[in-house]
Amino acid sequence: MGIMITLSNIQVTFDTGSQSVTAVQDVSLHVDAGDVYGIVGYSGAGKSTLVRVINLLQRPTTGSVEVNGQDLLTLQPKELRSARKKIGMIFQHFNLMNSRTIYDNVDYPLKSSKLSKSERDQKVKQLLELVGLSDKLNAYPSQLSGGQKQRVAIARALANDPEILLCDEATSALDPKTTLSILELLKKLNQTLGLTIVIITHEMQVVKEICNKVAVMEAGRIVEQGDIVSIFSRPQNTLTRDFINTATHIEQTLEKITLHPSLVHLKDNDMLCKISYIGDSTSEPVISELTARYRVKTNILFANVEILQQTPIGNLIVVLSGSTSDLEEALSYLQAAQVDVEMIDSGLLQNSKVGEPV
Ligand SMILES: Nc1ncnc2c1ncn2[C@@H]1O[C@H](COP(=O)(O)OP(=O)(O)OP(=O)(O)O)[C@@H](O)[C@H]1O
Repeated sequence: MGIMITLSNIQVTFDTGSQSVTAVQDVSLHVDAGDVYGIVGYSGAGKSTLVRVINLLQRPTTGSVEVNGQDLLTLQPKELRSARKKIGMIFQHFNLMNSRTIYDNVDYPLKSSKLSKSERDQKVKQLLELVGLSDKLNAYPSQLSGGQKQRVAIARALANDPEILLCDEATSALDPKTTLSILELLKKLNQTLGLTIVIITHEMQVVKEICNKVAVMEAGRIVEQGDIVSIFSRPQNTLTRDFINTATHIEQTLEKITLHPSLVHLKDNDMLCKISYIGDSTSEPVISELTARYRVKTNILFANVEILQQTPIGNLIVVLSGSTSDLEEALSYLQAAQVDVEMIDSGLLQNSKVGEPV
């Protein structure tokens, strides 16, 4: 699989008369053919500006943009127009033409194609079938739901058989169930057409559902990027952790437990731990081994398993109880099994605080 998009040292500065705003700063990334690449960040992080650089809707102030082997910034207007046809785009508010039928909306980008009238007709019908809207040819956008409108926008974006689809907050205006159905459709297009997809979103849930790679943006810069399994299992940046937490709730649960110690009263030989594992080591055998082999009792307070790219990532919050030596042996067993254990609190620590002078 080759590289589809390479952005190198992109900077975008807007001059608004009195002051200038740098929306994107020194961003470099590459997207392989067939990737579903997520860019997450809060509002104002620079995501929209960055994604618009990929098809030069926004020209960068400095940096280079290479798409499918072509340096877009050096192309003549005509070459750029044809390069852009290979990059489809969809938006949060769909951007359909409201005075035209669904059929005409999808047909519109084909007007400049070399297809005959009947080939065009066939193409429009095929595209609407692909997105599941064959029965809406003659409807108008106002007669469709948000999810259906986004399907029309997807069909329109695919009219010129693009290699890349850019999605700018494409599901942000949709309810969770409709969001999932649009993500399913995008996943299908990625798998069946080999379409490379770049998705910008403020929702980690979206990234978790569909992306194989992710970049996290803050104040115009990419603060962390990588494959989804590594990012979810070992996030380095605090912002990345925040985003992941919105999708897994592990940190919130830990906070609740530590802020309200009465939820878990730890005895001297108890340890409150966060246990994380990736891939094959599943929680059940690990936990039962602790009891069977090491006489360590386990009380699971919280468990969450995510399946990302067919890889399970598990997080448990658990109280381990046993003698000091049994606990030590159990911990080295977990370490050997590639299971991460983070001690959050222990009975000894908690109880030694009781009676401390204030
Ligand atoms: N045309 C423009 N002129 C001046 N400033 C702009 C322009 N476009 C964007 N900006 C500024 O650049 C910064 C990044 O905006 P951008 O829309 O790329 O962020 P975002 O992460 O996509 O956020 P949102 O999801 O809210 O759109 C913001 O401070 C914004 O005000």
